[in-house]
Amino acid sequence: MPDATDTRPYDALLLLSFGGPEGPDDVVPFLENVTRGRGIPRERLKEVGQHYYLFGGVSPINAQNRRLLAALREDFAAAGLDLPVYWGNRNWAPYLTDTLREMVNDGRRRILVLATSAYASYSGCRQYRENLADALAALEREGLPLPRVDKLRHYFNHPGFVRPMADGVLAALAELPEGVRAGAHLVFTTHSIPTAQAETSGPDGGAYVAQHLDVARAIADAVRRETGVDRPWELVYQSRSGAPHVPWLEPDVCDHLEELHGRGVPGAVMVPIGFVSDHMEVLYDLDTEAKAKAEELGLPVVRSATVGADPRFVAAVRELVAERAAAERGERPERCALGALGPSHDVCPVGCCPGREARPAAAGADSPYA
Ligand SMILES: CC1=C(CCC(=O)O)c2cc3nc(cc4[nH]c(cc5[nH]c(cc1n2)c(C)c5CCC(=O)O)c(CCC(=O)O)c4C)C(CCC(=O)O)=C3C
Ligand SMILES: [Fe+2]
Repeated sequence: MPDATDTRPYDALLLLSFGGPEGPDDVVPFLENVTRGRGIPRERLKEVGQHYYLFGGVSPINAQNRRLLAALREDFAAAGLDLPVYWGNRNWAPYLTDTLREMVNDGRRRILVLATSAYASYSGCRQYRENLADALAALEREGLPLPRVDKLRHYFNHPGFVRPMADGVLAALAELPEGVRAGAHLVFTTHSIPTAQAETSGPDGGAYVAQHLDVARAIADAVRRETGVDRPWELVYQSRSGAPHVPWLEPDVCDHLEELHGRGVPGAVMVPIGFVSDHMEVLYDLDTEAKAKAEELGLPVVRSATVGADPRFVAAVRELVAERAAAERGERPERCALGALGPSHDVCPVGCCPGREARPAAAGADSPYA
């Protein structure tokens, strides 16, 4: 029986996230950070800025990450894991490079990374690995010793991610009017990405959609077992960005609600499986925009919960850390996974989830760093 508190060779965990503005003056600089060199039309940026101003210029994502950070520290301490947890972001303070510098100055040399994205894709995986490479390059220029950085496997199908969402769907169904509940569809939703990015995601391509379908099916199965009702479900997309002539994954969640209504479906639960916490994509694109659409249609729709800092998710992170640490020590740990795809790879292979241009990416087989 492997020791579930042994985190050797790692000496720290880094929570790596997107970052978000914390007041109205932060919104424009934040959006500039996000979109630098990405060819997002000005009109789209103005519109997205409005989403943030509607909430006082504050994205909920930083508060969500502070909660997760505190929950991880508490859980690790209670379970007897002696592993400090740090937090850094791609697009807002605390910036990744500053956090990594602090970690190195604290003497951390073997760092394991938890990204707040559960699935394979350029935006959700390789881009974070590129951010890590950029941060390591900055430390190298400063003459600091470079830590070795590894990234946890994709956790989309870990029971600690799937089960809280399945329970969330049951709670959401209970909120629907009784006459609607049995006929309600489950509308699984995630971030749209360019179809070209979807096609090349993961080691063999197509991973982004395949992983979401696997999670959706696992949740739909759990809900059917629990309720005895076999509800139809679909995977749809939200938060499309980019230039209009570039194809992104469809259908859009709002168009889909309209279609369901047109077909006489009595109601729906929107299940935001693509997101780890209630950040702006959830609060604006679903709770504001899609809910307004549903109201306009007169279609009863409830949005189910993201995992956030659910204790089962927090425990899953601890298990994933212990699992990876054991694997690094040459042991053969048990790897929990629901669905049909099985546990994801520990180390992204060469060329996994390519971007539009080849840039150095750390924490993978093609990392220029150790
Ligand atoms: C797959 C995916 C996830 C899920 C996985 C993950 O979580 O990583 C995600 C999460 C997030 N996306 C976020 C915010 C934004 N994403 C944008 C733009 C884009 N997202 C993309 C993809 C994804 N994005 C893509 C392909 C673009 C086009 C430009 C580019 O190729 O980069 C833009 C620019 C404006 C616009 O929307 O056009 C913003 C402001 C926030 C923060 C929310 C908050 O503040 O609470 C979060 C968590
Ligand atoms: Fe995004």
